[in-house]
Amino acid sequence: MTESPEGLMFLKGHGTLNDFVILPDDRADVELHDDLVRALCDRRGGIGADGVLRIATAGALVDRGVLAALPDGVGAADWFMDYRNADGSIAEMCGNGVRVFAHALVSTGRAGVGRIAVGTRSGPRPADILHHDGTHAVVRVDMGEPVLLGVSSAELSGRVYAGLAVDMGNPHLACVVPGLGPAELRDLPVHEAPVYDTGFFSEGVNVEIATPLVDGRVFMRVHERGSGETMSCGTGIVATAVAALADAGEATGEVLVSVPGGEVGVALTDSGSTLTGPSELVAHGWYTH
Ligand SMILES: N[C@@H](CCC[C@H](N)C(=O)O)C(=O)O
Repeated sequence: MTESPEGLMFLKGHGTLNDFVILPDDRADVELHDDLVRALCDRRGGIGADGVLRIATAGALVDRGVLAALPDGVGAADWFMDYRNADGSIAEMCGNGVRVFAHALVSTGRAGVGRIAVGTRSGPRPADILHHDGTHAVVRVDMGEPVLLGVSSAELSGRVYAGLAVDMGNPHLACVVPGLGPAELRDLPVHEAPVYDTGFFSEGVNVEIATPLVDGRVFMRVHERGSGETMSCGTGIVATAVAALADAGEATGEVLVSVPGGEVGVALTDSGSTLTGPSELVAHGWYTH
């Protein structure tokens, strides 16, 4: 049951400190309007999170009019990650979210360990639970093929960065800064909303700032569309791996990406990409609204 006299049932989880309120709502009964999302994500008056992951079947979301149609490759009975940013806006994809979502499906008995078909607005993102002990999991997500859109630039907190525009289902500008080291990256201000080319990124953009690839590793920070600076961003991590490899003259390979919230592994092949990292479920309860 989703709603009861006690309120709205929720779980709280994160993937490398990119945190989410998870709403199990199989039949999409809850009217997930912007104000409710903002209230849930409010770090003082609400539960606090970078975004909301509603668990529902794809078919139920179509029946309720939340989705206009089933995305290609997503079946009506598939679990669908209905993702919202903290400001209430809808995003097509969330890489850390898929890991936490798949973990929550297993932990609530909605799926068994193994490969789980997760539907998103960008299409299917199959997730493999590699390890699971209730509150902790390690999950690998098939993130699909990154699409390179060209180069662009953005101003972030007073500095201008050039980067590679990468479509991961959602839009990214991944900026690998020559000569930037991890300590300087840590001190950079990235909290202000970016100023970007709205002709190029008509739907807004997530901006990543990263160090060049050294020994298979990069360090990254991110300013997310709709959520501000976050401690990690899975789609941004893959976009950054693509940009860092391109900067090193490569198109495929394995990259370990360090973000303020931890470490996540990316593998890029000729035909696609995977993201492997942790998920942690930290709380559950009732949201009284
Ligand atoms: N944190 C996410 C991305 C969430 C959506 C993003 N803010 C957008 O609006 O595109 C991730 O882990 O990928």
